[in-house]
Amino acid sequence: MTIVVVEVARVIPAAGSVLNSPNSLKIPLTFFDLPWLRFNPVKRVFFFSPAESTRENFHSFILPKLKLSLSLVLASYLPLSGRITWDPNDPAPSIVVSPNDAVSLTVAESEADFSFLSGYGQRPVTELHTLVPELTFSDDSASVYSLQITLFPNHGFSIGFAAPHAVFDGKTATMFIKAWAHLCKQHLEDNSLPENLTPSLDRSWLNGLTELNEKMVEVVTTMKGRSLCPIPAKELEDDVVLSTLVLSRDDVERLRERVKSQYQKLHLSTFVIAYAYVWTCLVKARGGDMERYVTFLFMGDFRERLDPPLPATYFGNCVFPAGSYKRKAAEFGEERGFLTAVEILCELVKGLSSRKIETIVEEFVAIFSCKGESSQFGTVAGSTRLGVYESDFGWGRPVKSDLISIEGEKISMGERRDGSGGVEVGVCLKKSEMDKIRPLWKYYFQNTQGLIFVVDSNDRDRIGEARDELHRMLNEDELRDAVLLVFANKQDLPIAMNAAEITDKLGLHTLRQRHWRNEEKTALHRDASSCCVCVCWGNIWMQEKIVDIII
Ligand SMILES: CC(C)(COP(=O)(O)OP(=O)(O)OC[C@H]1O[C@@H](n2cnc3c(N)ncnc32)[C@H](O)[C@@H]1OP(=O)(O)O)[C@@H](O)C(=O)NCCC(=O)NCCSC(=O)CC(=O)O
Repeated sequence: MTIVVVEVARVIPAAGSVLNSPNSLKIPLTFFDLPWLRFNPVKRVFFFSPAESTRENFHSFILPKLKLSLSLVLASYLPLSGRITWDPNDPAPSIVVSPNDAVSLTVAESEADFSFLSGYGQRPVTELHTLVPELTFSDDSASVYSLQITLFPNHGFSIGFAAPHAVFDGKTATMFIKAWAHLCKQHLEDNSLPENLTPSLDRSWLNGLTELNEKMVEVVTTMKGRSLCPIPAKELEDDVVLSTLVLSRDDVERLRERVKSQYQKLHLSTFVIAYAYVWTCLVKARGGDMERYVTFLFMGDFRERLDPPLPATYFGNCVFPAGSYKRKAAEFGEERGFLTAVEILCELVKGLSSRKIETIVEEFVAIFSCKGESSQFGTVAGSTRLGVYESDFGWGRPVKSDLISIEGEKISMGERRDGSGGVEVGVCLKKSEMDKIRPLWKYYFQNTQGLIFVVDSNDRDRIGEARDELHRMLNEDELRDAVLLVFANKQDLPIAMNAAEITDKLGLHTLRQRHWRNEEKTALHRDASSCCVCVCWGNIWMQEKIVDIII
């Protein structure tokens, strides 16, 4: 993928912030933030598709507006323009903001396929990473936040950010993007942020918790010394792909019904159902020795769970881990594996509210110590309640958002874009492993998983090629369930090769067939002698989705 950096700008918080004084702002990291020093930066990308994304419109209108509103919003989110530093005289690192500190904003242009990268299919993760900037780290100083805006001429643009997880959790990260979008959309007429997007930087709740902070510093320094550099990540490999799997509200409901017949009393949230399902798919797909140890955990937002609670707008990390450590893979790989995972997760979610804050240190110690001993280590980034698709900068909601700092069994979760319930799950695996997930994911669909053949009625050889392709991609079960969509040509004439004939030629005579005769939907389709055939498999909702995407 060709990406050209056009500019690296420094965006300074607008006048009016406390830093118009010569003083620095210093915010110590708390025991909620400190354990994350070990982990790699959080990276997320949002894709937007304004009606007009020409170079000219982008550079003369969109980009200046984004920059100006960024400067304005940073005045309320000052820590993001600072650095994490660890002064030799300080027991713990702090975020320090000094006058003239700024957020680095890279502006780039890409020739990559916008609709592919912003889709749901298997996308090379190395390509997605080019849309997000790098952060600078040293032992005693680390950048807090970096942004990249990438134009895909005539298609749209993306906004990618990178930040050390020690700076904030998903709640604050999303709140910032929403606040920025809010100011940008206001046409910069009103610079004030609504209460729910104004961060609370108050750290007075920490009074009396110094000992807990010290313990967490000790755990972190024992592990990696007094360094702000994360433990180095594995090099990104070219064959690693990121896919977004979708469970619709109906899918979740079907899975819920399966559990309900066994356990009427469990609290079966979308999160529990989806995580249990994905987790069992991941364990089954890996296979191998089922006596091996596996671990899975998640983070609970603790703002409301603290006593007294913190404001919903609290800036920073306020997530508490809950996990099930060193289980046998067989527990999840067997027939009732899904039910077992649901049971465990329900208990963990229920138990979160009564967790004593002091136990956070031992929970992280358990996580760190069993990481090396677990053959699979499941975690969830993001959440089904962050509302990432609510960030409208004035050019419509994002067409897609992906957390790209996930890999292996670390998955991401988010609401579905269309707000229709259910969940989007990001999974990032080697392609060969991803292909093993596919048959396990009963409701698993991606736009790229549909096969699209443009069949010229005069060129029957294409039919043979299509058949071979289909047999390569689908296993027997999928072939049986597959649905053939035939797009009629523009005039909606009886197509030269009708659906039955194509089905027959493809050797897929058991397929169900659907015809699309909507003039609007077919108008883009080739000429009168061609028709477009899409074969896909799975639930009807996703077929509709595929059709929308193709057309
Ligand atoms: C622990 C949980 C995951 C458990 O979730 P559950 O959905 O099972 O349970 P629950 O009791 O919270 O919610 C029960 C039902 O009420 C709804 N509900 C409850 N509180 C809600 C709220 N404040 N906003 C929206 N919905 C809410 C839930 O959607 C669910 O409905 P329904 O049944 O319809 O689903 C969650 O409570 C939680 O804390 N989520 C936030 C996790 C988080 O912030 N992760 C980010 C980590 S940082 C990170 O990863 C980095 C990054 O993202 O950048």
